[in-house]
Amino acid sequence: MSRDDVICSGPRYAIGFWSTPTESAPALDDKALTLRETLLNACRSDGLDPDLLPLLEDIATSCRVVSHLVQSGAFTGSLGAAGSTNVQGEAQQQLDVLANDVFVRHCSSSDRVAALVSEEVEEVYWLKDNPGPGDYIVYFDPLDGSSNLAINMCVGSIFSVVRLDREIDASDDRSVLLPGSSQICAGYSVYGPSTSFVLTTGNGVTGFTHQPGTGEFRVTHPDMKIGDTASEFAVNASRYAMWDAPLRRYFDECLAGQSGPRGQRYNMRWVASMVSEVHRILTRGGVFIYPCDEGNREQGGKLRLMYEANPMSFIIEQAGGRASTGLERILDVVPTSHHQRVAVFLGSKSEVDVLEQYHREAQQG
Ligand SMILES: O=P(O)(O)OC[C@H]1O[C@](O)(COP(=O)(O)O)[C@@H](O)[C@@H]1O
Ligand SMILES: [Mg+2]
Ligand SMILES: [Mg+2]
Repeated sequence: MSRDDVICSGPRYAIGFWSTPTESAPALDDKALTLRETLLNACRSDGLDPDLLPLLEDIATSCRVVSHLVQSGAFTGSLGAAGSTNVQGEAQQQLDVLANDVFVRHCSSSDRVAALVSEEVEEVYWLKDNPGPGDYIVYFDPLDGSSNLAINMCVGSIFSVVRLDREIDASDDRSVLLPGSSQICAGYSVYGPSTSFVLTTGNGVTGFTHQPGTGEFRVTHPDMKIGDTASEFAVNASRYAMWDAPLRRYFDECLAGQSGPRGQRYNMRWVASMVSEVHRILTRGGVFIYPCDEGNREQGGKLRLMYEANPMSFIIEQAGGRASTGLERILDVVPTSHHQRVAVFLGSKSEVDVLEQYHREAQQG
């Protein structure tokens, strides 16, 4: 088989090695709705605010550009540390900084955006002097799972949008401290074998996949739903010794399997990128856990409320799951700082219910 045979064997196998197609999902064609067509339908049928469309398209463009930057990182010399630290005290990757710049550039082009809040920048980016009703605030994690870059594992981006219903003070960063329940849309992208774009505007969750060639995001996962029950958990078990008793109880019972109190075997996954864990849970159920433990209690946990926990909780709830701190619904947490961290237990309802029950019982002593 010569290179030319491979190259010239019709469009489906233009590049790469020859393989016999096995039973798989039917190939999508250009009839699959694009992001824009889906949003226009949502304006007509779900009353989606049409003014949100340009901003959502700017966010989708940011994800396309970041996906390209990640994939071409080795050739543009943008893999590796940036030599700077962010407000969290974490060493920034060059791609953390580049991805942040991409989101800032694209999301500040809409004149309805009053402010941007990024994981990578301490202060709030104020884009309007007198933000008021109808203006948007965009919270984002430009690159999630950055520790995976060096090992070519999945990373992603996370975003959340709130629409203001009153004037706020652009000279005070505390003005952006709005609870997760005030989000009007949220989503994430996974830069993996393919590039996914998953979105909720408050009427369920839709999954799109980037179509090489056209650059379109097309619907591949309509109406994503999480089953109530699950048999897979994701937690960084290397922190076991630092966990509180309720989580240790939950974990031990899962590991006890069929003959244990939960009466079933559990599988475990840990990809070290929240976007990948949440995408797996939206695809096949499960629970994702990042607790507040001895090692991060001082900071209040690991994951950030405004641009990681809130958007992912909105998506999970819209897909029929639950998202809790262990003691309260994450979307009800009243924020005190725009970089605050929070304990995260999210996914299939039955597992989050049990985790909450164990935390409540421990609290009642
Ligand atoms: O290093 P650990 O304990 O595995 O933590 C992994 C977690 O940290 C994160 O990478 C934090 O996100 P960032 O990469 O955006 O800082 C999550 O995506 C992931 O779930
Ligand atoms: Mg992150
Ligand atoms: Mg990040």
